[in-house]
Formats: sequence, C-alpha cells, structure tokens
Amino acid sequence: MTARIGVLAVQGDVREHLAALREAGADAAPVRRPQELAQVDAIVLPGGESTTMDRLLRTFELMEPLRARIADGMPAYGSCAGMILLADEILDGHPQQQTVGGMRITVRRNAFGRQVDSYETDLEMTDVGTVRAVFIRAPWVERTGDGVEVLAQASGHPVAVRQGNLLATSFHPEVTGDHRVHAMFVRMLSR
Ligand SMILES: NC(=O)CC[C@H](N)C(=O)O
Repeated sequence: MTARIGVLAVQGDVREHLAALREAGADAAPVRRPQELAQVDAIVLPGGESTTMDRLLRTFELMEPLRARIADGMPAYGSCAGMILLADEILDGHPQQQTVGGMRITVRRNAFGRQVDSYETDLEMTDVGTVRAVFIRAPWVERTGDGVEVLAQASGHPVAVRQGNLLATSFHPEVTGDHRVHAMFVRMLSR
C-alpha cells in the first residue's frame, strides 16, 4: 500500500509541498486537524513562519498529537520554518516560542540575515546530488547531537540534516520544481 504523507496545513507553503510529494509518487494530503493527523503515515512541516505555526498548532490542538506521533517514530520532514519546528532547541526564537522537537539539533532562526538576505545557491546533498537551494530568512544548524547526520552545508553550517527517519532542510526544495529531496523522504518511509 502506498504510504500517505500529510502536509501540515495551518500556515506556509502547503500547496508546493503537496505538489512535490505527488510528483515524487506519494499519496499526499493536507493536515489541519488531529483526525487528519491520525490518518497519515508521515508528515511534512512546510516553510512559513515558525512563530505563527507554533501558535496555530496549539490553537488547533495539534501540538501534543504531533509530538506524540514523532516520539512514536512517525517520519517527518521539515523545510525552513519546518526545520525550526523539528528542532529540540532554537536560538533567536520568540520568547514564548515552542517547537514540536524530536531532532537533536539547535537551530538559529534567520541565521543568514533578515528578509533581504534571501538567496539561492547550488549545494551538494548526500543521497540527492547537486540541488538548487533557495534560502528565505532561513535558519541554519548551530549544533547537532547524537545520531544526526549532516547532508549538506552552506556558509560553514549544516543546512540539511537527517536523524533516523527525521529530515530537515534550511532551504525550500518545494519551490524549485525539483522533487528529488521529497523523493528521498519518500524512500526513507520504506526503510
Ligand atoms: N521561509 C521560512 O520558512 C522562514 C522561516 C522564518 N524565518 C521563521 O523563523 O519561521
């Protein structure tokens, strides 16, 4: 049976992730409610604004079920704000900002600078190859804990990391029309 991958749909670039997952051959569906989360085998946390997503996750009563599913081993992929949500620790976060957590990483929000510092570059990513990386007010990884594999770096910092069946990128592969990073996540589901 094809795995069903949810895309957290409280805020952010949900449509682009749904499209990239479908192009990678997955059955993808938006997740806004706890009942919808219960029906997926894996989840993508999109780019957007992590402080807003944190607030909406709590309002929609998705924070605790999401934490429980990830602690229980559900595969998850976070891009940009989604990477922040997966991180166990944030630097330069909003004072009350919480994360879903699960990945033993410390991320710095807006690490490359503010809005104006959005940029694109080609990176080598393990198991994927050369990718066009689009950074938009992106975080980077400051510290990695046990079991975290660095898949790509930019400006001397990890920008793609994997820990078991959790994947995170600082950049946005969903906006480039290249679905190889999503395909890699789909492959992680069958390991
Ligand atoms: N493109 C993005 O997802 C930006 C992330 C945003 N700077 C945040 O802190 O949530």
